Amino acid sequence: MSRIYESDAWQTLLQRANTANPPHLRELFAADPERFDKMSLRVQNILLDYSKNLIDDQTLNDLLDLANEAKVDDWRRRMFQGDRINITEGRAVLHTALRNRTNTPVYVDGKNVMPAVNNELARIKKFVNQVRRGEWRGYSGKRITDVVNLGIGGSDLGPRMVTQALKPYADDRIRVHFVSNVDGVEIANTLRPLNPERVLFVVASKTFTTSETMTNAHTARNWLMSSAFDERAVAKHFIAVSSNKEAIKSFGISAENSFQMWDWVGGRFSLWSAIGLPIALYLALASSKSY
Ligand SMILES: O=P(O)(O)OC[C@H]1O[C@H](O)[C@H](O)[C@@H](O)[C@@H]1O
Repeated sequence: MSRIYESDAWQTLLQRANTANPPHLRELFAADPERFDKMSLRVQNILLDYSKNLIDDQTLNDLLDLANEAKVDDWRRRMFQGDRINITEGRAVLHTALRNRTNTPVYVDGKNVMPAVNNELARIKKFVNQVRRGEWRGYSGKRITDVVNLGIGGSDLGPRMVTQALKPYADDRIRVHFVSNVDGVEIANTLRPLNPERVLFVVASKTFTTSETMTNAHTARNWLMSSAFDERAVAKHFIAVSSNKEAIKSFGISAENSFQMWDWVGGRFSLWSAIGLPIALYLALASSKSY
């Protein structure tokens, strides 16, 4: 089998989807009082309820056949062992290492990555605590009250979504803003009400070359300079989340103010990595076990 849609299991599902006259969900529930129990899973506080999909036992079996034909088990095993299963980028897909709080070793090219992951999480925690406790101060000695994340795509959407969703759990100590649009109106409107002495910019870019993000980062830097008049202020107001150490340095951000994005995670969507820093700053999770 070369393509999944050429497999027998796919064709079986397709036929059922095309020919079956789908029943109403009410009928499916009436026909099987156990439906919810059978088609839901609960893990701690997370409930996965798939009973409200238009599927019956037969469709579920067909879907499992499809998973078998696609060798999902094997791919999952290869994912956990750090194989380069992201074939377009030639990378491992180890978001699981970032969520691994058990410390079981996770290997990439024969090297256990957990010590590096834990070290970076400890740096993030320390940094977040410093900012939230007011130990980290702006160039004029004032506390940070606003965090502005400058990033786009995967370096923006995850933390933006989580901070929005968990807003009720945030306190007022730190506000968080997200700027991704290259149209200067967005950054201008975001910065207008803010006090440069109290703003921390998080420049989030795996490559540190993305035009939108770098344009906004330079705008932010100029905005800070028009108030601070001293290049040393950059160190107090800019941190980087990236894997491009050279570019971070040329922008003027020191290594100690940079947090690592990993080469063995394709894309940026792992909120458990440094990309989730604005979440930790906003929600104060860094000091709790849930981080
Ligand atoms: O993190 P960066 O290197 O700045 O990339 C940010 C984004 O750039 C582009 O929009 C890509 O299509 C996205 O996949 C990526 O997430």
